[in-house]
Amino acid sequence: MRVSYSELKQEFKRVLLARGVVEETAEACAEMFADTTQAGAYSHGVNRFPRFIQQLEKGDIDPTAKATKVLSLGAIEQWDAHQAIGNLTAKEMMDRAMALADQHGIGVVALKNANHWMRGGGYGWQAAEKGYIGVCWTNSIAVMPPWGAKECRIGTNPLIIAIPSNPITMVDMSCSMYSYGMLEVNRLAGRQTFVDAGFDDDGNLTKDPATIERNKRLLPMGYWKGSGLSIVLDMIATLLSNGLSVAEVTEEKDDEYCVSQVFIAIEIDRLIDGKTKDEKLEKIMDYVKTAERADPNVEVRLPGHEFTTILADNRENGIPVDDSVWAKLKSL
Ligand SMILES: NC(=O)C1=CN([C@@H]2O[C@H](COP(=O)(O)OP(=O)(O)OC[C@H]3O[C@@H](n4cnc5c(N)ncnc54)[C@H](OP(=O)(O)O)[C@@H]3O)[C@@H](O)[C@H]2O)C=CC1
Ligand SMILES: O=C(O)C(=O)C(=O)[C@H](O)[C@@H](O)CO
Repeated sequence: MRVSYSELKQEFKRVLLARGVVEETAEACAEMFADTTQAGAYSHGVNRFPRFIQQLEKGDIDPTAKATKVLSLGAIEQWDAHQAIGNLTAKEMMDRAMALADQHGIGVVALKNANHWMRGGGYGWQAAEKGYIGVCWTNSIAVMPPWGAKECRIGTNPLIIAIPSNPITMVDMSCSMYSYGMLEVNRLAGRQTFVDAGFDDDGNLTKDPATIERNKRLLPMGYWKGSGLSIVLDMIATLLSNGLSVAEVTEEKDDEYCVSQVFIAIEIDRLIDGKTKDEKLEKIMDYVKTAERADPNVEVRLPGHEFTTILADNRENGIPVDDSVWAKLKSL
């Protein structure tokens, strides 16, 4: 089914107000969830909202909390989220990173005691829309076996790198081949994944989303490479924020909260003039897109470039929402 932006946002806001979230916070949070969904990140927009509400009801998320600055070393700052709402706080932290970049050329904000930020790409996009390179990542609860193991000990720890090209080029990727959110999207659509996404109970690679959602034998992207990247991203976020690691979140908390996140904004305009920047970016994008196609009918696409089309379609025709997800939202 397809719903209008206003109808979707109103449902989000209804649920938040009914749980005692104050008007201003409910409005901003509902808007972020609606924007995320309208942008096409369904897995971490409407699909993820019920789990967000479950953590709000449990007290993992404090809707009255506000992030505070712990210390500043010029271009790098350490903040404490105090378990505030994840997406609202992440937006604020990327704004802070951009403000630091205006002063120092680069801004780094490390955040501890954070909550799940939903679509990580939203914060990279936020920076790129304003002309900065945006880089951010989060650790998580242990939801993926490290390469060579079958027990979850590392996080999906998504890494986002956004470039202010036209259109914006952005990699927004879990360290797993598929996020659990994208496994759910495939399962709801009755689809197997396009490539192997994990291991079945016998240790064989599988494309079946439900198997992996059940046994958590998620495949790291690039096998040992995604496993290694997840580990070092966890280490950096933990060290810079002086927050909890994947191991500590998993062993000390009863769910996924008090995670550690990093937000980086890099100012470009004083490093390269606008005309040269645009020409070089255009050259790179064109050089990639004109590569001889493996399948003549399938274009070579750059990450992030489809969002412009998706957003226009959703604004024009309404936002696609899985029937079961809509029913769940209406039941909250
Ligand atoms: N703890 C957390 O906060 C977590 C959050 N997430 C979020 O879940 C969302 C989904 O993550 P994930 O499952 O990795 O996303 P996907 O696997 O769908 O996409 C990952 C990246 O690969 C690109 N890509 C996918 N297919 C192609 C293609 N055919 N050609 C070129 N590029 C392609 C995507 O670009 P494009 O966007 O243009 O498709 C995107 O940049 C993200 O927003 C992520 O931040 C994931 C894990 C944990
Ligand atoms: O994979 C996802 O989707 C996702 O958001 C996570 O990995 C979370 O960190 C974890 O809560 C599993 O849903």
